[in-house]
Amino acid sequence: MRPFRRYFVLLARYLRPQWPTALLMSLLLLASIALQLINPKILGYFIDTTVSQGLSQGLMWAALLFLAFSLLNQGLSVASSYLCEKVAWTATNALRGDLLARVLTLDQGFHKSHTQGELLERIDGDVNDLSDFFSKFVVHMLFHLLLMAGMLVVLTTIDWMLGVSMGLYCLLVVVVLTWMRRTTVDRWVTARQASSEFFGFLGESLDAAEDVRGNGGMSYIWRHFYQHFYRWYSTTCQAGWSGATPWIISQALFTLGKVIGLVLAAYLWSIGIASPGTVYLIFVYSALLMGPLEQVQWQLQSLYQSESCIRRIDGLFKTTAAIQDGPGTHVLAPGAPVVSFEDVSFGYAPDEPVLDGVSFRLEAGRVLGIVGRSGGGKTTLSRLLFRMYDPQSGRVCINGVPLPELRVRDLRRRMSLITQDIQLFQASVRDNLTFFDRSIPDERIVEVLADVGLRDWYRALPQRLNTQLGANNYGLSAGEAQLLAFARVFLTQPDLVLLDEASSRLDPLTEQYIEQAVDKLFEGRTGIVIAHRLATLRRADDILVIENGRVLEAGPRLDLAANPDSHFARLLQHEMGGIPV
Ligand SMILES: Nc1ncnc2c1ncn2[C@@H]1O[C@H](COP(=O)(O)OP(=O)(O)OP(=O)(O)O)[C@@H](O)[C@H]1O
Repeated sequence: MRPFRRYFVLLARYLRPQWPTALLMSLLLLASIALQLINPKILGYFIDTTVSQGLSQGLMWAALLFLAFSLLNQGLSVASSYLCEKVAWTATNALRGDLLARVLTLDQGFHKSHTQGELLERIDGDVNDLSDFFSKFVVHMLFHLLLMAGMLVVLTTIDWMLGVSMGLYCLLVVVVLTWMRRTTVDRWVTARQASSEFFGFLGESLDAAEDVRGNGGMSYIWRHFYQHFYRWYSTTCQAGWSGATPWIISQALFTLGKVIGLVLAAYLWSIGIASPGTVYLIFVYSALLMGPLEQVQWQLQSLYQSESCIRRIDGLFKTTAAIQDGPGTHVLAPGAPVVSFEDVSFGYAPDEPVLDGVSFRLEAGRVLGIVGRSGGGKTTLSRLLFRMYDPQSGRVCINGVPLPELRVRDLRRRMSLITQDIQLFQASVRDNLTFFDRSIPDERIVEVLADVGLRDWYRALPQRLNTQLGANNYGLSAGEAQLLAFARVFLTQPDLVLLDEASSRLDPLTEQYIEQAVDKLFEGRTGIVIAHRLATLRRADDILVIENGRVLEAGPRLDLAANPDSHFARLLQHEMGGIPV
């Protein structure tokens, strides 16, 4: 019963909003059942009348009625198919939307452990496989069960023995086939997992295409491509083969059904109960019974095959974010905040600490420069501040309030992060800068572009702010992309700005452009600059030297620079030859 329960939960949630369409679709299908039951009766009457009376006026009317009902049935099929598709698309799009929203709220830990391709497959591939269920499963299941019941009733009215034996036969077929198909589910789960891994690998390879080509890694890509593809292919074949035995048995059972119908019809005719028209009716209904039976068991098979999709969709909905929203009882006062780390320890894996007892306090409106060896934990520190992860011990506070007590959205709205990886969307320059916020006037955007030194770049755009940025980025260099990221921050006006190696991609000339802009950005705000190159720390008030996850040194920049025994002074000596920053 497991797939049914999960399935009905999904169905109830996504079909409820469109119940009028679903109801109309059901009525059309019911009308179609009635027509399918009536038509053989008309033919039975046609045969009996021909045998007993020869050609007559009644036969003409029977033929015309048969024709009219057949045409009407076709019309009903077209209309119900259209409604089925409409219901399916509306429901699956809503489900895709909810899955996407769910994935976007999950924390970085989840995203690091699932490739983009795998998530795409889970948001779109799994849902695609379910589309039939949203439109057809319940209605078709009901339709075919009712059709089957209708035929059994008609057969019982001819002779109770006929109805009972065919009824028992139907029960036997459904039970046997349902039981047999259960064994194939696990194989389909494995096959679907292999397909997501294949798409995950594909997405990753396409993302890294430039690096891979540049570094001669194509043979690695091809080898893994074939490995993933082979696994997907072989698991799908195995799942398909495991479904073949039930299919063979179902064909044998259907033939048995036809034989039972024929034998019973011949018997009833031989004892004089059935007329030739009735014998025809028994034969047609026995043969027609196979249709709904086949459909019912096919729907069940598809449900079992799709159980893997339903299970994975369910799993995604049940995945809880490690970062839970705070109660929001504290509201951050407007203006530059105070940031404090209190004895914070953290590791991506619990037994591999990356930060160990880190404590510091950054006063409102000051700029902190964080320096240290590569891998020391600087970026990790910024992730904790943005609450992408929670520390295993200790507290990260803003204005003295521990981050878990704040709403994540409220927190992130007050901060901006500029990293080395700038993500641009396949959208207009305007939307890329405002994150689709239409309330920001164009004049403000143009002003900001000029502030960050992109005036000439903007003027050269063919459609100005409407120019689409996409795969080719209109020749956007890495430095220009980073300047666009700066422009984004200027537009959002945060109270706390964190630059993670933000100027590492800028050439000296471009960097000059941005120097003044960044000074302006830090005005009246709290700022953190994570930098390898000490020259970029010119604007820092305080310095934090991090090594192996520990605070090695902290203090005002000028004091540390002036103290020849400080680590910072030694770093300056080493990198800048003693030139003050
Ligand atoms: N998402 C992650 N999952 C697991 N380990 C990670 C993750 N990100 C970073 N690490 C590890 O945590 C340690 C600290 O990394 P972090 O990026 O914070 O250092 P960093 O000082 O910013 O380095 P860099 O200056 O090179 O950017 C490193 O050993 C790194 O391998």
